[in-house]
This record gives sequence, C-alpha cells and structure tokens, in this order.
Amino acid sequence: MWAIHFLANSSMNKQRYLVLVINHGVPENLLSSILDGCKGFFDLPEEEKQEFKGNHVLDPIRSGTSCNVSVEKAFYWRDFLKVFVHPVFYSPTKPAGLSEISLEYSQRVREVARGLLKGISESLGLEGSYIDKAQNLEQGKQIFVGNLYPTCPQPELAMGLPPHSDHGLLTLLIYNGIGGLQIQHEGKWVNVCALPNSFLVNTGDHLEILSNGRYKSVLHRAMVNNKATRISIAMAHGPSLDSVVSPAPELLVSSKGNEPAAYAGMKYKDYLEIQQSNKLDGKSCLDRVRIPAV
Ligand SMILES: O=C(O)CCC(=O)C(=O)O
Ligand SMILES: [Fe+2]
Repeated sequence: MWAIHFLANSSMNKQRYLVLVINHGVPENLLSSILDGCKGFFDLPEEEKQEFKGNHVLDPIRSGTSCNVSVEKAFYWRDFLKVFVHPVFYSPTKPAGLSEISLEYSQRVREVARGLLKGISESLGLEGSYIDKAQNLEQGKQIFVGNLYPTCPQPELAMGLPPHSDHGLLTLLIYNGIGGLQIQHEGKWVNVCALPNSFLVNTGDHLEILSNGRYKSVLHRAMVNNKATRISIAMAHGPSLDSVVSPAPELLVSSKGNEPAAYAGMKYKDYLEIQQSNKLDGKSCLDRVRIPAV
C-alpha cells in the first residue's frame, strides 16, 4: 500500500504542492541501479558522451552541461542527460546495462505516476480515469532527466538549476542521498529531504492548467555543495505530444455557476519546445498561457 505525505501544504489556501511517496512498490535495488547507471553515463569519457549530445530540444537523447547552453548567460554547475523513454523507448547505448535498467525503471515509475494521477482526478471530483483518457496517457510523453552536480569549490557563487517549474503533469524524483533540492513555499526557499527509497513528486505546469489552478506547479531549484557530488533523476510524465492541454471543461461549470478558464489551451509539444528552448525562468512559460482575471 502506498503512503503519501504532503511536504508543503499551504495553510492559507489548502493548495497542495509536493508529495513524498513511500511504499510505492518499485524495488529498492532498481532505484540504486538506475542511480548507478546514470553515474556510469556521466563517468564516460567526454568524447563518448558527445555521441549523445543531440541538437534539437525534441531530440530523443540529449546530454550536456548547464541548462540551455545556447541561451543561458551563466553556466550552471550541472551536467544532464535527457532521454525520451515513452511512448517510444530510447536509451544511450553506453554504459553497458543502462538501457535494460532504464526500461524497467521507466515502466515501474510510469505505473506509480498513473496511479497518482488517478487519485488526483478523483480529488478534483472527476472520474479516476479522467486525466488518463483526456490526456491520452497510453501515449504519454515520459522523459528521463539525469542530473549530475559535481562538488563545487564555491557553492555560494553557483547554482545547479535555477528556479523553475516542470512542464507536464507529474515529475517523480529520486537522488543519491545528497541534499540540494529546494522548493519555494509561502515565499521562502525550503530544503527538501526525501526519506530513503521514496519518490519526491512535483506537480507540473500541465496539472495546474488542467485543474484550472486547483493544483499549482511547484517552483523549485537545485543548489550545489562543496562536499559531495549529487545525482538526481527526475522522471517527467506529460500528456501525449499532440494533446492540447486546457482547463478541464467539467471543472468550469458547477452549481455555483461558471468559472472562467484561467489558462489558454496549447499543444503539449509546442509548450515543451518553448520551455526547453528558453532560459529556465521561474514560471515564465506558464505565464504565456495564463489568462488574466478580469
Ligand atoms: O536535482 C534536483 O533535485 C532537481 C532536478 C529538477 O528540478 C529537474 O530536473 O527538473
Ligand atoms: Fe525541475
């Protein structure tokens, strides 16, 4: 049986932001194997990693340094590996074994994410399968993001990842026991620590859009330190690339009358492309589709 803990629960408006899932059924050794496999990739010689560099933000395998080297002014203290793992599974061919572990990990985590989305649909007063059907999760985009934050001699001058919210519906994150993730909660940055073998779950921009703001995407950032290398794996779960995400029409009508849509619809693929091509900057991508209240 899963257990879900709400780590940040705004007392002001009862909006829930970030949860910790334990007893999720994904074997502990699979979590450690995928973290090891990811480290194995980052440890490859530079010229071997170059093979998996990718050119375009929608290339299925991309690796590199910083966030978006073409638009980022400051260099962030981070290497990354981004791989599309569903609906078509990709993996770098090195190091040996990574592909098999990644396939199993992706499938198991996707099941957990779909289970959570069922609960979230119900919490919105919708049928459990609502989000799954409306966003065509059978063909949903799942993206593996491995992050490596090497020890940094002057951590106060650098950052791992700048403040941002994730695209998609839910991101399930694990890390190698070294802290660094912070979320913004009631205007303050707070350190987030997960229990061993748990998933940290971030709600993404598309859950905010779909729920017409009942769920808010989590603003978060990654800090670096001068003691130990940190590795995290964020698994992003989005709708199918061709789904247009807009507020669920069922949430806009109630016995109390009509509720205005707070976000304009946009195809997930277009949103992803905009978010990934620009500098990560808070919730600026979401602001593009936000409809100001009149
Ligand atoms: O490394 C972390 O804890 C956060 C990673 C993250 O936010 C991301 O990959 O989008
Ligand atoms: Fe993130």
